[in-house]
Amino acid sequence: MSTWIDISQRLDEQVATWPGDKPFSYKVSWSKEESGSVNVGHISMSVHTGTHIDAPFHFDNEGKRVIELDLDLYIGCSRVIHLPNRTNIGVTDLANHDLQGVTRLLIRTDAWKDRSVFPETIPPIQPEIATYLSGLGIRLLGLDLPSVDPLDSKELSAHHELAVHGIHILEGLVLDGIDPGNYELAALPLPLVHADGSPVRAALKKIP
Ligand SMILES: N[C@@H](CC(=O)c1ccccc1NC=O)C(=O)O
Ligand SMILES: [Zn+2]
Ligand SMILES: [Zn+2]
Repeated sequence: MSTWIDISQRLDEQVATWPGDKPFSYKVSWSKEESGSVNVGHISMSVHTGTHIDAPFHFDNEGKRVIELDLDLYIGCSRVIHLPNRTNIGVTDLANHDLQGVTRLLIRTDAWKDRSVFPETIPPIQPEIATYLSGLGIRLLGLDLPSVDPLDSKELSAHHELAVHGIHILEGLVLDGIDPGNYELAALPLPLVHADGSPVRAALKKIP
């Protein structure tokens, strides 16, 4: 039995996308009957669909593209904390947790209830937490939400402030039922050379 827990959203035509963004599609372009040997499929999707990482180029024209991102960000020890029923997430919410030695922090908010529908509102991350988290040595922030900023934000203050402090973003995790604690995380982006984000297969393994 696998000890790895899948914390990714499944990718099919039902996956929720940002309003107005490209829908997910998988199609067999060449069937076994046509080719005589194999089914060959192709996918089309926004890179901000489901469980994905943001590259800084998403919100900064001079920012790094996916291929330039350090793989160490996305593999290794992580801490899951549970912050349900919040209207936003600020330093006071984190101050109750001992985050010494944590480099990858995953926040379970439980705020995105029906993942087949894009949420109307989410509890945004307050940009001030970037200074606090970088002071602790945190380099990756993951959430069970489609964004770290309010969904209608054009400034994307939390995205920018996290980037300024060297903190990378992992969005759209499925953390339902994941107990707070320490886990090994694997959530590697694809080797997309020009992209501003990438879907990931994210998984956790409990550290005893
Ligand atoms: N910044 C968002 C994504 C985002 O803003 C977005 C994604 C797809 C289509 C439109 C978007 N924003 C439009 O204002 C994110 O958290 O990754
Ligand atoms: Zn994104
Ligand atoms: Zn984002």
